[in-house]
Amino acid sequence: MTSPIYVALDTPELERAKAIAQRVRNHVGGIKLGLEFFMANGSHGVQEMAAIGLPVFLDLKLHDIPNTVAKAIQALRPLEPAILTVHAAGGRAMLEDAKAAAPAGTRVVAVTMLTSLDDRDLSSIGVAPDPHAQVMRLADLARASGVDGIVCSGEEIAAVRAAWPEGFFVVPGVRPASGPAGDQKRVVTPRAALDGGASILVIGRPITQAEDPDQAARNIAATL
Ligand SMILES: O=c1ccn([C@@H]2O[C@H](COP(=O)(O)O)[C@@H](O)[C@H]2O)c(=O)[nH]1
Repeated sequence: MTSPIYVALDTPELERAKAIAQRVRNHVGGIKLGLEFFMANGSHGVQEMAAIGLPVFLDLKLHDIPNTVAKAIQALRPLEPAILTVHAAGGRAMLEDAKAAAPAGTRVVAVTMLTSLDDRDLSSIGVAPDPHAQVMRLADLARASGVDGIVCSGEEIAAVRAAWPEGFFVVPGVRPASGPAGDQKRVVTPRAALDGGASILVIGRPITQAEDPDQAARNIAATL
């Protein structure tokens, strides 16, 4: 069975990203490249990583007016990522245009509420301090807009899965029991996220910052 783990290679260094991907490749189902990597290495770097042979999740969290997001995604089309992120808060027209602009084989998923935020952060930006309600609202919007799924935390995944059974759900903010949360605020274990209905798990530092990334990925995989 293919592993649900996508390892987040959050580094600007192409060679380091390649080295970690090669070390963990037998224990993960794909690699996630985000802003840090893309800013430093661009499309060329993504192509080099794709040559390793694992599915590529391009986590650029696009959020702009519909025309700008659609044009950005058109520019990314040659990369044919397996998964691409946009922000659900960009609104319905942006989500619809993002999906229309993406290659047929790319899953477009909408970030609902970042896992680094909690109820107090919602208050501070003028949103009702209820992460569950906020995620459900944006999940409804994402579904109605025709994208493939959402990004949410493991705290919401079971409710989201129940409301959208065929959706594709990405869960970051995943930590092995007793691991440091770092800047993540809505955190669950890999097992709990999967039991709740996650389609894939995004795991970065617990693997990439480990003394032995291969063993760390193996240990996490063993809990699933
Ligand atoms: O809500 C979100 C959306 C995306 N991310 C990304 O996932 C990884 C998590 O890395 P860790 O080191 O396991 O914390 C990172 O690339 C984020 O950009 C997220 O954490 N939360």
